[in-house]
Amino acid sequence: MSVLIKGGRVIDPASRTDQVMDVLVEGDRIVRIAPGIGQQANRVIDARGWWVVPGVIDMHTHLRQPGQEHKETIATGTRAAAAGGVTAVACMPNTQPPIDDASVVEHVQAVARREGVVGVRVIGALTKGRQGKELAEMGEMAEAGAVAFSDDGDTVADASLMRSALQYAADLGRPVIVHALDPCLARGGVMREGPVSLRLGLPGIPAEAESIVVARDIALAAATGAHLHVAHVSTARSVELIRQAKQAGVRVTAEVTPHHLFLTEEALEGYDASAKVSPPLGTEEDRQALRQALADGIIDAVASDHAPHAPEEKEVELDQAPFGAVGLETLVALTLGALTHQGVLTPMQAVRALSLAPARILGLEGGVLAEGARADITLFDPAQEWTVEPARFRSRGRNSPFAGWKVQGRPVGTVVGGRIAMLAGTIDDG
Ligand SMILES: NC(=O)N[C@@H](CC(=O)O)C(=O)O
Ligand SMILES: [Zn+2]
Ligand SMILES: [Zn+2]
Repeated sequence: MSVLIKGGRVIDPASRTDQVMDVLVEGDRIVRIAPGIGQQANRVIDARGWWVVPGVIDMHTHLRQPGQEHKETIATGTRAAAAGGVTAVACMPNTQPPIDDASVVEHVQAVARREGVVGVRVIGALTKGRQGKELAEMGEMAEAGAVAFSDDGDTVADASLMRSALQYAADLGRPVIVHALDPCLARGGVMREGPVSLRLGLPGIPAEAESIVVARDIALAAATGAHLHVAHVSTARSVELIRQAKQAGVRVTAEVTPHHLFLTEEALEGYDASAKVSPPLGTEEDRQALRQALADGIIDAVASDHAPHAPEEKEVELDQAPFGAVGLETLVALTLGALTHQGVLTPMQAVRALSLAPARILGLEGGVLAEGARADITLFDPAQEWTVEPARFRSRGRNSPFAGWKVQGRPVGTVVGGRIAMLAGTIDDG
């Protein structure tokens, strides 16, 4: 099987390429990148006007399998990824049971091979049962294929345990991904604490709930030499701490979600449960700091934190609703489209944040367009205008805070290991 992608704008941050060229794929590899390739191929894709970029890796996805298949499955979540221009996801371990030993890691990988349409890499839990009491079998999970460790959804409250986790992870050469939210400060909160939460009469979570954990874990990363990755950064203060840590040479990386880049606490005005996310949406000052940090490279990656919930779970009183928003089908459009159209990022920076940065952070093959590289490719039409309609999502989740948004720029092709998983919105289940 060969695929020739003709006449697209090839953007590859690793080689600093930004040029109209053809890309020839044979089997699961890119074999040639050059202008005007004359060769025949089984499939020819006319990519004129489109961007041809290294396959987008969503380093923070909740696939909900095993155990919460009414929210999402590996089959539906990976189809949502393909529809959204995402060629690989890293899935979080807060499933039921949690992904906290090698057998569950292997189970998820096996289901993904059988039922998935994009790549799936597994993040193992840091602690047994995600209980924050004792370390999970990190070594065995790493051997089984876990690419990183996280108790995402919860913060490890015990600093001593967190230090041990970082030490083990450093020995294994894997990052620890922290969901930074002090459990005591955050308890009972629904949204960011401040004038808006007061006005709406909703219990608040102070910004310090995040930044004190970020400060603690940076200190522990510095002491252990481990690689700390801060998930879904949401406050200006955390950004400052990460900036200082990077300047001091600490091994820290960070990601931000599109919802924290585009929305603020004001999104809760209408008591919309889709805007109830963890960590909560921040102030306009936070939002501007996050945008600036991404442009400066202080924040490395954009990730969806795709957190699907069943409609009936979200359609309750706001304080009863679970935290989380879906994001796989808006991640690429908002990052490659809206952020570049608004002048926040250059196309090169946006591509880096979605592909090269996550590949490097998680130590994955991918994130590059080069001869000999694996053919994971995202095709993006920067001009196409469309409206976000959750009812049309491939995901089982409908909980998007971007419902009704008009967006310019849309993923139009998802090539996974040389296989066309999505083209012009049509998913190939093959
Ligand atoms: N982000 C969320 O609001 N929710 C996530 C958990 C998490 O990422 O912390 C979920 O699993 O639903
Ligand atoms: Zn989280
Ligand atoms: Zn998450």
